[in-house]
This record gives sequence, structure tokens and C-alpha cells, in this order.
Amino acid sequence: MAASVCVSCGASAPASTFFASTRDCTSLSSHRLSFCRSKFALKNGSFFTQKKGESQSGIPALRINAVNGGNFGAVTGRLIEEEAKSLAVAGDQSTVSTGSPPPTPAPIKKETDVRVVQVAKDTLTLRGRSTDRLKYEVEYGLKRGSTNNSYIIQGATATALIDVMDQAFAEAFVKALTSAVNLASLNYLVLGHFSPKRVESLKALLKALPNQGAPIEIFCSNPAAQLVKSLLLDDGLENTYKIRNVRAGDVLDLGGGHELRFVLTPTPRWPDGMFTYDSLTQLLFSQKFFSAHVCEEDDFDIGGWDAYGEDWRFYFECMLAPSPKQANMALERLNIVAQYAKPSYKEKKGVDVVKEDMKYIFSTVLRSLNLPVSKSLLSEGLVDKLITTAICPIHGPIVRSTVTELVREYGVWTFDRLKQSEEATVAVIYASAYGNTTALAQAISRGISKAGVGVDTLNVEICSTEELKASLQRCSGFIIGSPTLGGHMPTPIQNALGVILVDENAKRLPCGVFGSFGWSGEAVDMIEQRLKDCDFNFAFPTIRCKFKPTEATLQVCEESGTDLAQAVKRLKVKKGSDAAPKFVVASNVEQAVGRVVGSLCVLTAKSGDAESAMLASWVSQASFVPPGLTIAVAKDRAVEGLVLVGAKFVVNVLGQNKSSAVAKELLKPFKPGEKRLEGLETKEASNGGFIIKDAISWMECTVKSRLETGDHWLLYATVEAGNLEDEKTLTAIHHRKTGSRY
Ligand SMILES: Cc1cc2nc3c(=O)[nH]c(=O)nc-3n(C[C@H](O)[C@H](O)[C@H](O)COP(=O)(O)O)c2cc1C
Repeated sequence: MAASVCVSCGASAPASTFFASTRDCTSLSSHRLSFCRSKFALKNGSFFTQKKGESQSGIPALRINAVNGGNFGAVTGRLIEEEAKSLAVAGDQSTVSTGSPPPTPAPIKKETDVRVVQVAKDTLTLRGRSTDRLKYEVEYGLKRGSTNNSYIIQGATATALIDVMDQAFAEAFVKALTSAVNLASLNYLVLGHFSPKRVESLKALLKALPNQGAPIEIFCSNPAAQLVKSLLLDDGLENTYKIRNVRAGDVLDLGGGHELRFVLTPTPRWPDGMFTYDSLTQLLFSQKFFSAHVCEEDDFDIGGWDAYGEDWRFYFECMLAPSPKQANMALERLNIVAQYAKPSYKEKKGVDVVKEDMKYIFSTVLRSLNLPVSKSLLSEGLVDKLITTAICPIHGPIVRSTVTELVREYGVWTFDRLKQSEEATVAVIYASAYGNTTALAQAISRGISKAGVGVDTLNVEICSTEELKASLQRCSGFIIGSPTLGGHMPTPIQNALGVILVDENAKRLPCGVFGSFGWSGEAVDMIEQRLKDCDFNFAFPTIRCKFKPTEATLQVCEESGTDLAQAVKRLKVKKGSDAAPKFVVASNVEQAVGRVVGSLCVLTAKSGDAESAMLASWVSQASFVPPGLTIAVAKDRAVEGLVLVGAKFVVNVLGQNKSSAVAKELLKPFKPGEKRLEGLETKEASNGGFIIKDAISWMECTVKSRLETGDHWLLYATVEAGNLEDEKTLTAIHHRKTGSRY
């Protein structure tokens, strides 16, 4: 029986066992590589069980046993985790399965397909569509489905494919690709983004390529190249591809005027990010930028801002707002693509030309209207320089009619985030091998930024010690997160922790610890202990998450982030309090506004295993047909993440003389994720919210739209069901003395 060997320390084990020791396997890339190597043990269709704490020569180690008869279709960490979960290897249990495999859980039915659509001259898109939200980007709250876009550009002399799809589409992707182009003519693959979740599609593509052809040349950034190499190791596919690390200024000429230029756009979350620009069609393949998780019938942004504005904004908030510096850098680099744009409209003929010209004229008119644009953007002329026919993102609709508006909004959002960071910033320091700790970091970041504090995201796998030190000097709080790999924290986290522990400024700051683990979770314990030993100041209880976070865990993260941001703001106020007057008399305006009254209600909402509630008095009827309400929700409110567009919730109206007990219960301080309705008698509504027994009436609602109104979100929601429970009692009214408080 052949042996499999630990990639770093060389420990060997029989072929049926993959053995990962921790002595040297502390680098994240070596862990990813370990998984790749684990295929030695899995070739014959086997699945994992895990045994905690086995060691060789006193080295804590993970033993993953391959048991015959299981089903193992993919090699990504995520899948391995889920296999492990389905085997119910719980927490601390030390079990090695030797018997027959457990029953396979029924697969979750997802409506997915891949379709081919013409985007521009010689350019097609393959659109993988799922009505369900796919597994990636778990912290993403809107549930409007997912799309995954790849693109094909057929030049006069060569053809390039831009990106491969998520594993959910692997089979359909290759099928659709085969129907759209002759695979023998595919010369280049441009990877603007790559992750372990895309390796299945890449392998399926490489296997489908005709044997006798030249290897396909993969153009990608250095981080993507490393990942591709490690994930394709031992697959016997080495002769089917070669990799070209893209450098600034590289051009890929496909003939017929299709010259592809590349712009490297690394962010902490996607260090491999790269834009591609075709100067002939003026298409910008923008990867995660300008993306949205939404699956509509239309392939283009028909309906414009009204149809997709919320999705684009929410995607930005979740995915890019935590790294405004890098987002800004990427936007600035868009300038360089415009210099290659050709005035191609003149030569074109036919209806499409008219349409394109209309679009061009329209976008020019929009720009000339001089709508409010961030000053820095205007002075740098970004909007003027960015003239593309369309933006082709990796997720969501192809942006054709809203290009100018979307780019401008991106500039404004980024500018706002950068401004927020100038006042107070929390450093979010983490590493993640398989994305689970990233998801926690992202959710905490959302909680921080919705409370009005900036975020500086530092993925320690790619940031330098100098960057970390500089961020610690600047920040007003920090959090540190780590996965547990082989019983330890990975080396980059150990180094970062070393820097934090000797930083005198960091000791005075509010901080927090978080991390994902599989069964023992030593990394988080170690980090917490070492910070406690040095008297660091914890703003929220340490977050420990087993494998992938659920919605409830993400809710804990978001609320913890908000708590930390509020601690930061309190400290800032305290510091400035000597200069500030202790007591401010309500101004005339505040007193006047304070006479506006509202009915006292309780809003309750649930999503998956997350639930929340809030006392609300800024509630008004907004329409007769359909019956509709507006409700103002403060941006840093815990329930805010559960009332996004499309979400269901319940409004409970409280009665005079019956409201104080309910109000008192909901105004208590709550820990992150704590159930807020536990002390009240409730029953579940049919839409998932909660009906409070003491309410005089209740309404089941759906959020239709959200309007940003200063420090609140104004929800417009329609009422689908409701009941009057107590017709005698009048509605409780919330009277106030000032409009500066509730
Ligand atoms: C090679 C390897 C070793 C691991 N070792 C441990 C361990 O010793 N203890 C533990 O609790 N979890 C262990 N895990 C599970 C990871 O901590 C878990 O998958 C976690 O979700 C990874 O977080 P990330 O996605 O942020 O990288 C291990 C996973 C891998 C792949």
C-alpha cells in the first residue's frame, strides 16, 4: 500500500490515511496543499473521518481516515468540512469510523442552469444562474439567487475565455462552453479571480480540451497562479495548461483589434483580483467589483438603478466596504484602461450601433448634468475617463445602461468609507485557509461599519509587518481572527499576535477575538489567553465558530462588531469630553421635531437560525393599495441586517397601558446574538416573524425598498396579513420632549 506524506514535515501514513502534522504545517498555503495531496488517500472513492489530537513524536496532529465506500467528489476544504459534518464528528469527540458509510443526506434541490448570451462584437457570456443563494459568500444576506458569469472573446487569431465558474455549475459550464465554441480554438484562459471553489470547473475544462492541441495558456495574477498550481498538483493535467503571471503593462492580442489589458486589483479578501479590459469592445471585465448576487431573467441591467441599485450597494457594503483603501486603489486604476479605448462607434453599422450610440450619448448627458459626485472623483476625472460599453462583472447583470451611475456611486461609497476611517478605524486582522474565518471577519466588519466606524482589513497572509504596525498605530480598536490548523494558529497569525502583544497603543484599545475551527479550536483559545494575560481590553466575548458560520453566528459577529464600534465611539467622546460642554439644551428645532409622535410597536424578524426584535415608534402608514408602512431603523440596530429588501417581518402594535412591560423587556442591554424575545410570550407568524401575545394588532410585512435617511434606513414594506386582537384598547403613543432622541 502506498504511503501519503505530510507536505511540510514529511510524516508518512498508509494510503488510506492522510496525515497532517502541525510541526511545520503552519503556513496557510501548505494546508491548502495538504488537501490537494490528500487525494492520494481518496482516489478510490472514500470519505473522511477525523480523530482529534493524535500525535507523532508529541506533535499534535490531525488524522483524517479514508473509509471505503464513501463518496468524495471534490477536494476543496469546504467540501471536506461538510463531509466531516455529515459524519457528525461532533466537537471534542474522538471517533474513527471503520464501519459502513452513514446514509447520504438528501441533496438540496437547486435550480441552476448555464446559458450563453451575446454581449458585444465577438463576445459571449456564459451565465450560470441559480435561484438559490450559493454557498460562496455566506455572509451575504440578500437572498435573490446567484449568478456566475464567464466570458468568451473570439478574436481574429485567437480565442480567450475569461474565468471559470463556481463548482455548483462545473458540469453545465463545460457543456455550455462546448456548445458555444470549438474547444480546440480556445487558446487562452484569463483568471481574474480563482478560488478552491472553482477548481472543479477548471479541471473539467482542462479534461475536455482536445488532447492533441497546444496547452491552454492561463493569464492570471501571481496569487492565482500559486493557487492553480497547488490545486492541480497530482491531477495529471500538467500538460494541458501553462501559466503566465500577468505583470502591469502586459497585453494579450487576440487579433482583429481585441487587445486585452490587465489591471491588478488585489484586496485582502481577493488577493488575486485582476480586471481585464478589451480596448475594441470597451468591455471591462471587472470581477467582484460592480457585482451583485441576484438572479433575474434579464442578463443586462434592464430597469437600471431601480431594479439593481440595492443589490449593487449591498454587495459593495458586504464585500468591498471593509477594504476601502484597496477598493479606492482599484477604482483609481480604472483610469488606465480608458487610454486604450478606441473610438469604435464610427466604424460600426446596424441597429446595435444606434443602440450603443444612444447609450454613449446618454451616459455623456448624465455626466454633463454634473450630479453630486465625490469631489476627489471629479478632480481626478475618473468618471469622465471611464468610458466603457459595458461592465462585465463575475456576479449579477452585465452593466450597460447604468455604467456611469454605478461607477460614480462606487466612488462615492468608497470615498465615504475612507472618510469614516479618518475619524475612527478598527483593524480587522485575520487569516483564513478555506474562507470560514474570512466570513466571520466580514460579518464583524459590517457590524463595525454600520455603526459609523471605519474598517482596515488586514489579511496577514498577504500584508507586511510594517503595514500591520502602521495600522495598529492608526486604529482605535482591533480584532484578530484565526482558524485552527493542526491544533495551532497559522504562522502569519502567530507573527501578527507577536506584533500586537508588544504594541503599547494596542493594549489600550477595545479588541476582540474570533475564529473558525473543526473540533478542538486551540488557536482562538491561545490568542484569547495571551491577550488576557497582557490585560487587553475585550469589547465582546470571543467568537468561536465550528466550520462554516450559520446565520445566527453571523448575527453574533455583526452585533459584536457594532458593540466594538460603539466602545470605540464612547472612548472618542470621553477623550474629547474635557473640551465639550457637559449638557446641551435641546435646540428649537429639536424641540419642534420632538412633537412628532408615532405609535409604539415591536418589529420582529427571523432569517434561518438568526432572529431579532426592536422597539419602534417611527412607524407610519404609507399606502392604501397595497397596504403599506414605513419604518425607520437606525443603521446600527441589531435587527437591521434582517430587514433587507425582500425580508419578511412582523410589526406588533402595542396598546395604551399595556406597553411598558414589553418596552422594558426590549430596552434591556443584550449580548451579541442574545435572543431578545425570550422574556415575552410570543407565537410564530406564518412569515417567520413573531407575534407578541400582548400586541393589540399585528401585521406580517415584506420589505419592498429601503431609503437611506441620514443615520436611519427608511423601510417601505407591504402588509400581506394581519389581525386586530384587541379592539377596545387604544394604540400606545410615544410622546417625546426632543427630536434628538427616541
Ligand atoms: C489540515 C487541517 C488541519 C486542521 N486542524 C484542526 C485542528 O487541529 N483543530 C481544529 O479544531 N480544527 C482543525 N481544522 C479545521 C479548521 O479549523 C476548519 O476547517 C476551519 O473552518 C478553517 O477555517 P478557515 O476556513 O478560516 O481556514 C483543520 C483543518 C485542516 C484542513
